[in-house]
Amino acid sequence: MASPHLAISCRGVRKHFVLRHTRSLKEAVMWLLRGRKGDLSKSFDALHDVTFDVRDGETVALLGLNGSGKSTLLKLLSGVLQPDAGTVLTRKRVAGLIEVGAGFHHDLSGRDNVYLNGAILGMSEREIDQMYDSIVEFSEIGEFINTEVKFYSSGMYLKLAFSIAVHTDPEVFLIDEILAVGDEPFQRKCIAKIKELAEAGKTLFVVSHDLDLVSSICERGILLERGNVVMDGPVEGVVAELRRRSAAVE
Ligand SMILES: Nc1ncnc2c1ncn2[C@@H]1O[C@H](COP(=O)(O)OP(=O)(O)OP(=O)(O)O)[C@@H](O)[C@H]1O
Repeated sequence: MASPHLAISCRGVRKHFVLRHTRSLKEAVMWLLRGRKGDLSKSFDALHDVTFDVRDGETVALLGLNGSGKSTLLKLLSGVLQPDAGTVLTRKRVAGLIEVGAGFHHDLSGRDNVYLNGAILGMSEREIDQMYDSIVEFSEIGEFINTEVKFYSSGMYLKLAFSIAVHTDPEVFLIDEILAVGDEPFQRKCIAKIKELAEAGKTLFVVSHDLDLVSSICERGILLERGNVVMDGPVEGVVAELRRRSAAVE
């Protein structure tokens, strides 16, 4: 990292996607007959030129309407995607709860996945041994821990994934709408845990459409609109601006 106090640094980040449209056979033949003029695919920038820094210990809500680029940005921060231009730097220990169960191997039991995911998130086998009971207890998975995870419900995936991630003691915690699939008691428990992490000085970067929730967890908001940062400041102001823009869309 360029600065010792930065948890995340995004500079001029651009992410480009190609959308391949399904065309009829007739359209494809016409395209060939015309000498392949024009394009059967359409490309667009999900993120244009995104620049921001997050200092150690900051709690940031990434806000925006559907399709504004939030999940794409989180995937760049977690390293799942690479930017087409610009640079993304983060602290070493980043735990991302981005796609529920994304790091899970479906044919393995919950127990094996604890070891697999713990290792992916940088824990040694001994560390996982020490944490194992606590991970299982927090996850509320109970005896299903020895069942293959392909038989888990989406809520069970979330519970185990969340529990593993918080036990890895990450420096930066990325959270994408994860609470949506958990039941209410577990949501309350997760929120309490997230607040505990924030108070312990961890850096949080949270995507959620639950504006009251993010206002209660985060101090700063970054508003994305069509792949651009349009506002960055105290969360209350950014939430108010998003509400204003949402009302204008209706
Ligand atoms: N792998 C991909 N291939 C093509 N387009 C993609 C891909 N991933 C995302 N996109 C597009 O990029 C844009 C931004 O998507 P993204 O999921 O980042 O938005 P979002 O702000 O997280 O939306 P939501 O609030 O609905 O979750 C959308 O138009 C989406 O269709």
